Amino acid sequence: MLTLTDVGKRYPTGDRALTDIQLTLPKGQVMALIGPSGAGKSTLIRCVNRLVEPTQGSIRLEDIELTKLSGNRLRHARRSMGMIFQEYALVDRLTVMENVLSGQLGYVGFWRSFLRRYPQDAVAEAFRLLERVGLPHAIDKRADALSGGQRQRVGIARALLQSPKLLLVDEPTASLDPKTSRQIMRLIRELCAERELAAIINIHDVALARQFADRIVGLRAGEIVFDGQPSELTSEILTTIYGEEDWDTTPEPADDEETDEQEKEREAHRYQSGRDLRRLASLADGGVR
Ligand SMILES: Nc1ncnc2c1ncn2[C@@H]1O[C@H](COP(=O)(O)OP(=O)(O)OP(=O)(O)O)[C@@H](O)[C@H]1O
Repeated sequence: MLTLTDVGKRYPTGDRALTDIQLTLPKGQVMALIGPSGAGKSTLIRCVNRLVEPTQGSIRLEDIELTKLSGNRLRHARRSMGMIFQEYALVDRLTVMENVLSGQLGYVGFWRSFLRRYPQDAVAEAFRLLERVGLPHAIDKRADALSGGQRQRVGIARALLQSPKLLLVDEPTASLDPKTSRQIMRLIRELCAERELAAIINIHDVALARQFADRIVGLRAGEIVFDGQPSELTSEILTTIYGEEDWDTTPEPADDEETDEQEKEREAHRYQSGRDLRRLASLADGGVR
């Protein structure tokens, strides 16, 4: 569903960030993009949604050639690509719900978004998504009152609100502790499976990539030097991607299965969501507050 052919990027500074990238991503596949700092991971993700202009090659999303689009057609195509950011990119002074609804930007138009008037079905879907990402109890909280993991859950719900076909995920766990990182990766993986969403996840943590991706692509100096299954990522290949290191002493990640207590807590949150939903029912009238 996403095909990159001969994609290259040279920045105006002369830095060659990508060379001859060939990549085909089928529907529903979760692909981790790994590689050392400066390898071109962010550039690749940003070329796909045209935040960065590729200087060479073709990028097709289904039957649309993305590199040729501009104006309204580009805006329209971008709606089918949800972006999840490292630093969450939430508006701190807005509530969780308002932040999620801002995922409708590009659908409802600037002034309606500015005045915080969203269609009723978008509000209803935002409620559903916040429930799904485990935040029904936090709908009316300000974004700056949330933990890092919760902020990332809001970012995920916001990306999903635009019903994307593809998720572009840039270092989703960079600011999170190891356990929360795994929970966030698990959530992204589950959501991709539920919605048959393809995802490209730029990630530094190789253990997380191995555990949660269907496929791993290794970039080095702007070129793909590995493309295979997590089980094929040997120490030799890691050395090809990152350079010499004693990979075999990398510790196994700790088990973080949910305890009964955590499960009960989640149940309680879910129950409480009914109250939150009623309190916030006025949202459905078209005004967020
Ligand atoms: N805006 C820019 N202008 C000029 N050069 C850039 C720009 N952005 C990135 N580069 C260069 O392009 C190359 C790839 O950078 P990129 O940020 O894509 O790598 P990365 O793999 O995402 O790195 P990191 O893991 O540190 O985020 C680097 O040499 C970088 O210096």
